[in-house]
Amino acid sequence: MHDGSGRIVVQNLTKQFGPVTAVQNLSFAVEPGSVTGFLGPNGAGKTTTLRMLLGLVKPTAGTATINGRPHDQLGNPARVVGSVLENEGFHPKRTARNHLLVYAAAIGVPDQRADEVLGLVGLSSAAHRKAGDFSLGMRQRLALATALLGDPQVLVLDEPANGLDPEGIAWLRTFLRSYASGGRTVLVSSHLLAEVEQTIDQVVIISRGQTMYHGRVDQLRGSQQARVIVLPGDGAKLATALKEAGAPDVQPMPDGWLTVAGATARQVGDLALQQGVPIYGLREETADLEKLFFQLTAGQFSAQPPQQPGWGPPPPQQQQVQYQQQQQQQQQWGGQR
Ligand SMILES: Nc1ncnc2c1ncn2[C@@H]1O[C@H](COP(=O)(O)OP(=O)(O)OP(=O)(O)O)[C@@H](O)[C@H]1O
Repeated sequence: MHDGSGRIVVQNLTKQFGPVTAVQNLSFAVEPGSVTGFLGPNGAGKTTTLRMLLGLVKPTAGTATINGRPHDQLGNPARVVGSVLENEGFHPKRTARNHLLVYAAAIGVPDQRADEVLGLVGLSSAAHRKAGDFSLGMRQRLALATALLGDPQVLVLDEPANGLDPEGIAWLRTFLRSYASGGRTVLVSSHLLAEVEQTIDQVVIISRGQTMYHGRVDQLRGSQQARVIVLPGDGAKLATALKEAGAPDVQPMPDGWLTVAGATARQVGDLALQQGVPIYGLREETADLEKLFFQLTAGQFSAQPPQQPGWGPPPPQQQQVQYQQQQQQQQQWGGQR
């Protein structure tokens, strides 16, 4: 039987569809108690990976396990893992409740559980309406209710925000966070980082079937150094003063602006005042996670040969080191934000 840990472990997973390599030597682990985003552009291999994890596609090589076991060795899998994959169909003439009753019987849970999950996803008032009349958002909720029937320890959702309006996305965020905070495991795929950024703690970013980043979202944000953009009266004087004060990277831009990495607007402003350099413009640019996501996954559809050694961002450990170095640089200034 499985180990009950709630861990998802993907190790050296590869899937070849004829000449197409959908997933290539992918490895990552998802821990319980967190919501992990599984991010990548369209065609990156997310659905194929999730389908291998759920035992719907056979890997060409490698393993994907939940609780230390492949899906077909989980015993009663619906009790361990609930999933929502794209394009799941419902019988259009069947009511939401009847749909759930059919599934409840199939996995051996009492009928009462159908009413409970309808309540959990906010569909109680639509329990007796036909699924064929549901909006896309309601169908997403019904699919989630189906996944929850077995009260699973692990939830795997493929693009769950598709079709949800902003209110639905906010509801889903709260639901998934509270589900994970109870010690369960949640893995959510998306091709839009912005859509899930507020929901997830951890992120696995893939491109062309390979892992580009695996780690905490706040660390990813930290790896993007904040910059200050300043328009000084005397660029050369301020640049020299900034470098002497320990700013790691000061770059002139056209029209007399300077970009200053690793410093706050307050630090730059104070230094300019000390030096008697007038300032005509000053702003801080915060980390743009979406931009970083595009950088990490850039070129997926270009004609470049895939995956030269060393291509892509440094591994997470190295990113952690870079992050710490940036923090130290900022501390050298001794200023406050
Ligand atoms: N059954 C299949 N036969 C052949 N090629 C496939 C099959 N399933 C997926 N692929 C190919 O594998 C690659 C990865 O597809 P996959 O659907 O896993 O990506 P994805 O990241 O989920 O994309 P999306 O966000 O568009 O769903 C694509 O090039 C796709 O065309």
